[in-house]
Amino acid sequence: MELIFPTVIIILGCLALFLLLQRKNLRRPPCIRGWIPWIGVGFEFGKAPLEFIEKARIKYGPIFTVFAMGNRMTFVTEEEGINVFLKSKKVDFELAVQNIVYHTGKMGTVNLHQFTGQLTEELHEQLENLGIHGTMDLNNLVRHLLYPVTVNTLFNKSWFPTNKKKIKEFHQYFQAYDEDFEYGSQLPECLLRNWSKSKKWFLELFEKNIPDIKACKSAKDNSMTLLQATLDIVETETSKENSPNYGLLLLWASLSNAVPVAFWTLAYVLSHPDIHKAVMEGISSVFGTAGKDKIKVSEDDLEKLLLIKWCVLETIRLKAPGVITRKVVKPVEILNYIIPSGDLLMLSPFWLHRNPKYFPEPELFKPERWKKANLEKHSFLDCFVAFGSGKFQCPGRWFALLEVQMCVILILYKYDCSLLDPLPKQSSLHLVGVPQPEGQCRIEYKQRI
Ligand code: HEM
Repeated sequence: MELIFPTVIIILGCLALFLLLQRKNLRRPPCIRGWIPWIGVGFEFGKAPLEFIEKARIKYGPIFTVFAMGNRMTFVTEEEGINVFLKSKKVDFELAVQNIVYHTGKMGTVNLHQFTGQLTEELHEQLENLGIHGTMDLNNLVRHLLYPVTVNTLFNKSWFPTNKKKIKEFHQYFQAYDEDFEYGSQLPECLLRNWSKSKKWFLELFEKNIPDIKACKSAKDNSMTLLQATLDIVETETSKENSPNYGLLLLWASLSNAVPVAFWTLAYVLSHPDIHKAVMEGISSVFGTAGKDKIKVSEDDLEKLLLIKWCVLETIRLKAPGVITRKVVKPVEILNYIIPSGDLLMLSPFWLHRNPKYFPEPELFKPERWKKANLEKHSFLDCFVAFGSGKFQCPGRWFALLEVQMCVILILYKYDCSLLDPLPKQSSLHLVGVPQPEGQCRIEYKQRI
C-alpha cells in the first residue's frame, strides 16, 4: 500500500506532463517528419525542394513544418506569417544565415549609380570578345560577359583574370561553389569536397589581393569600389581576418543572382516577339538603329526605357529565390499556432509570386504589371519579396537592376539576336538564390551594321 500511492502519483504526473506536451504540440503547425531519426524527410525534400514545399502547402495549408537533417523548417505562405517573418523581433536574420553575413546591411548606403559609366565601359569591352556573329548557349554567353564586368566594377578594375586558363579556372571554381552553396553552411566540408576546394581557392585569391584592392582608389575621383567600402566597415567593426570571407560573400551574392537574372530576362524578351519588338523600338528611339557605336547609357536614357526595367523586374518576380530564412528566437504565434524558438522560419518568394491572390495570371510574363509600382519612389509591387524586405533587404538590389538593364540594352543594341531553343525549364534543385536554367538555350547573334 505504501508503494502504490507514490507510484500512482508518478504515473499521474507523467500522464499530466504527456498531455501538456501533447497540448503544446497540438498548437504547433502540422509537421512532415518522415520516420528516419535526424534525417526526417531529408531525402525526399533534397530531391526537388521547390516542388516539395508547394505540394506540402496544398496538402497541409498555409503553415507547416518540414523536419529534415535535424532542422525544423516552418514555412509561412500567407499574410499573417509573412508579416511576422518580415517584421517581428522574435525572428532573426543573422542567426539564420551563415555567420559571415552580419553587418553587410550597411552596404545599402553606398550610391550605386556612380557605377553607370564603368558598367557601360566594361560591357563594351567584354562584348568585343563576342565577335561579329556566333551561336552559343545563352547562359554561357551571359556568364562570360557578366563575371568580368561585375568583378571589375564591384571589386577592382582589372581584377578579373585575362588569361584563358585562369578565366576557365574562375568559371569552374565559381560554378562548383555556387552549386553547393546552400549545403556548405549545413554539412561538414569533408562531405562537400568540390565546394570546399573552390571556397579555399577564392579565399586565397582574396587574401592575396585585398591589400591591392584596398589601396587602389579610382584615379579619376578617388571614389571607392563597393568592396572597398564594405571592407572599411568590416575592418572597423569586426576584424581584418573576416575580410576574405566578406569578399567571397559579396562575390557569391552578386554573381549567383544577377547573372541568371540577365539570362532569364534576355530569354523572356527574345521568346516574346511582341515584347522584343517594343523593346527594340525603345532602344532605337533613344540610341538610333545602327549597332556599331560605343553608346553611353545614362540614367536619363534608362528612365526613357522603362519597359526594359519592367522586363527585368517581371523576370525577377518569376525567377525569385526559392526561400529566404529567419531563426525564431522567441516562440511566436502565427494563425493560432505557436512556432517554437529554434525553428527556421521560411518564406518562399518564388511561390508567393505565383499566388494569383497577389499576382493575377501569375505564370504569365507580363512586364506591364509593373506600371502600378512606384519605382520613382524606389518601391516595388506589394508582396514582391525577391530581395527580402525590411531591415535585411538585399543591399545589392539597385546595382543588380542597373547591371541587368545595361546588359540587355547593350546586347540588343549591338546584335540582332534570336533564340534557337525554347525557353528552358528551371532547375528545381536549389532553394537559395535565383534559379538556374535546366539544360541549354542557344542564342544566335549577328552584329548590326
Ligand atoms: C537580382 C539579383 C539579386 C537578388 C534576387 C538578390 C536577393 C537577395 C535576397 C533575397 C537576400 C536576403 C534578404 C532577406 O533575407 O531578407 C539578399 C541578401 C544579400 N544580397 Fe542580394 N540579390 C541580388 C543581387 C545582389 C547583388 C548584385 C549583390 C552585391 C552587389 C547582393 C548582395 C547581397 C548581400 C551582401 C546580402 C546579405 C545582406 C546582409 O548582410 O544584410 N545581392 N539578396
